[in-house]
Amino acid sequence: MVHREYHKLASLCKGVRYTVRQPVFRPRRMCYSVPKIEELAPLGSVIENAKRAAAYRAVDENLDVFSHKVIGVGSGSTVVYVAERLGQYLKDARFKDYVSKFTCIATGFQSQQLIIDNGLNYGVIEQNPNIDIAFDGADEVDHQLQLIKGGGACLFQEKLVSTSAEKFIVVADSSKRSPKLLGVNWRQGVPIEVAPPAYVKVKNELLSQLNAASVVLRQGGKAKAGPIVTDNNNFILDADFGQIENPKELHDKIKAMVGVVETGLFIDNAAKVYFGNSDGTVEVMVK
Ligand SMILES: O=C[C@H](O)[C@H](O)[C@H](O)COP(=O)(O)O
Repeated sequence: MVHREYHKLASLCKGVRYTVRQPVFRPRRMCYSVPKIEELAPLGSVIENAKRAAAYRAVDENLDVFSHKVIGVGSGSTVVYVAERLGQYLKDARFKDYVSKFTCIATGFQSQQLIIDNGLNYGVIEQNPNIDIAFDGADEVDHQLQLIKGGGACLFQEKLVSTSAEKFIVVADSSKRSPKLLGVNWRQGVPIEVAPPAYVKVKNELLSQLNAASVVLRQGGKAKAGPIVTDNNNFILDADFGQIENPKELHDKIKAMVGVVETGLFIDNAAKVYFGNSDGTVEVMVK
């Protein structure tokens, strides 16, 4: 009987000793569930839709909530959605007990904040050297899943985390996919992290020994006068080698220079790349 009918019945029965009880309406308790990708409201921009689709799919298809314990969370604008998705799993009662015991390893200050802001446990790699799975973005991906990373100056810790992970999953929008080689879409050059006193020596060697077309000490622009200083207190050189036929060989030669901390060439590291398209579809590249 609906509410209105109880009132009607009560007034008809005035003077008669009937007791009409008001029904108790209890709102149904809504449990939080990880939102389904196909039911998400679109974001304000197509590129953000693409990044979110790639990141959410990558987490859903690769994270084993019940057995993974140590999770690497990378840097950049795409991995923001990885941390967001992990935070959604944390809120879901079906997964909470497991996700609340995850230890998340950062690749720099930004990623540390992402972990904390999404309510996840932050841990350090020194105490968790074996990472079950790591997620990160990329600046360019070639046809063999070799990567250029470091556009956001986080490459050293990213490489530390990704090479410490049993499985490394890359998330990106489809503009990061090279038709074949590295250096086609990403024209800024290979990011190279160097110890500050060595930057001139390394720059000269990149030009003279490896025939870089240009080598630029990355500047802070409006945000900082002078060069960018990484989370490890180093500088970044961006070295333009044009299209890179053999990224492994190039990486090895750069890495051998005294003063180089790490290169942004990630070789034989990624297991899968999730490319988000502007229509929200996702393509997966597997080695
Ligand atoms: O140093 C930055 C990292 O390598 C990023 O993962 C990379 O630049 C991709 O960033 P985004 O997801 O913002 O394109």
